[in-house]
Amino acid sequence: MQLEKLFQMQKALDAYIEEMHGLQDEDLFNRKILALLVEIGELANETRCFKFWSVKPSSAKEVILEEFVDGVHFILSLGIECGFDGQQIELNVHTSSLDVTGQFLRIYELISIFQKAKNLMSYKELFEAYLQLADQLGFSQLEMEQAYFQKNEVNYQRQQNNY
Ligand SMILES: O=c1ccn([C@H]2C[C@H](O)[C@@H](COP(=O)(O)O)O2)c(=O)[nH]1
Repeated sequence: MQLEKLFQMQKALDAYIEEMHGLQDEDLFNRKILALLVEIGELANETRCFKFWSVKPSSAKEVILEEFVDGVHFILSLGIECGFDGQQIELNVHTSSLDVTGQFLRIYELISIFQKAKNLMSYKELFEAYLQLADQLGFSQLEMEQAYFQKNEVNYQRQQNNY
């Protein structure tokens, strides 16, 4: 993934949103952590991976991908809050040994660890785990990037439309 480009785009979007809402001087870290947890819940809901009581299939791939990149937005945004966007970050994504449900739970755990530690190592582990999930859900790097670009644009439009 072109991390530098994604960080740049996210930084511009975040600055725009903060200015629109007069939040330049606020600490948004905890709200962004909660936003990420919620987005990941929405993503899990679309995959239906945990719904052992239901026979309905998961949502369409594009729907799941859009939810997935909402999470990418908040992960990038949290990295920017911590000043990691200026650092050299190399993400190593190996195949997960967990099933999709286990991977979601691992990501929740890593968010909690990162929330407390706020360091680059815990951030990198969280980001890598999220990209492992992308692999499990069948998304290529290119698909993720393109979906991110699209949603980033939609987020600007929403701000202009009093979202
Ligand atoms: O500071 C912010 C706040 C929100 N978003 C984006 C991330 C998601 O793509 C979207 C969340 O929108 P809803 O969950 O309200 O649909 O907003 C950001 O990128 N930065």
